[in-house]
Amino acid sequence: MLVVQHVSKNFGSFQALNDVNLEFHHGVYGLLAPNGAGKTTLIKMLTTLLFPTSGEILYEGEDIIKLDERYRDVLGYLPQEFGYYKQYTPTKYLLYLAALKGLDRKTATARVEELLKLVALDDVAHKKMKKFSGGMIQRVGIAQAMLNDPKILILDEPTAGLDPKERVRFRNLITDLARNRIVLLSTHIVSDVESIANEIIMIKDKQVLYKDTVSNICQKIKGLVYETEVAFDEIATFRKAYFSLSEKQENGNMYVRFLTHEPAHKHWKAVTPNLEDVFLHLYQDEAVQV
Ligand SMILES: Nc1ncnc2c1ncn2[C@@H]1O[C@H](COP(=O)(O)OP(=O)(O)OP(=O)(O)O)[C@@H](O)[C@H]1O
Repeated sequence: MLVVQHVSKNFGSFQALNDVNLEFHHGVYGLLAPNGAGKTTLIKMLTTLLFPTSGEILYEGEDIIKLDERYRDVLGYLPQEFGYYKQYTPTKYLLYLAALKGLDRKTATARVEELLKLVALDDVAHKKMKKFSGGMIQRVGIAQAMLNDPKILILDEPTAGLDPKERVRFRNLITDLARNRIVLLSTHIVSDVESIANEIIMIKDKQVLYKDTVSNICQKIKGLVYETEVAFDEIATFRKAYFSLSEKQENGNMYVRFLTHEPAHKHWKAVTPNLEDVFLHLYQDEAVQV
């Protein structure tokens, strides 16, 4: 079990995170917040690349900073941008990293072969990475993070730059990997984690606002989300009165999904809130990039 206890992080006089408390068991955790909310800062502390200004992070009851190498032995990490050599094949690259990690050649060769199969790159195992798509590179990134069969796998914005098909493949891979370990994946894209995360962690105002299942988080705005048809010339007024979540044009009219605390009007259709609704509502004052 990994526990974050009263962790705050300051950069000079700027506070990035304030009194963060979290517990991780097995499964997929989606760290979901807009850019700049502090996801990378939290991840860097969980990977010991940054130290908390106050508070501590414990793995199996021991401070991860004191565990040092013993903690890194159980940790796999894919940073937002990971360095690889375009001229290398994935096999050569992974064998090189395995050697750095101290794996003997025979074990490393077997492990690399196994991992390339797992991330479905076995057919290009001996092709140079310079021609790989973004999704293929990310899968190499996952394979490198999995070299030591980590108990904790941390992926920082792993789906950035992936096309929709690659995202689906990626989600399936993550679900496979999460069986016996903690997988923490940060993103600002709701659909990346909505279907695969056992729990979603949302950071707001430097603190953990929610850490719960998707359905429990969606309950928070139950009964507040509706859809209705609005005439074009009334849409500007409507937007001022209600918080518009999404809009689409059809047959010369606007269909609006929106959130309000007002009692329902008779031509409004109550709908089940989804995580995207919660996200938009929570971060409405912040620059949301989706
Ligand atoms: N080394 C640093 N010095 C000063 N401020 C920093 C430093 N690192 C991060 N910050 C600030 O801390 C806040 C959180 O940054 P962080 O990178 O953790 O956000 P994020 O949610 O991961 O966003 P992104 O996905 O864009 O990286 C931001 O306001 C950022 O400017």
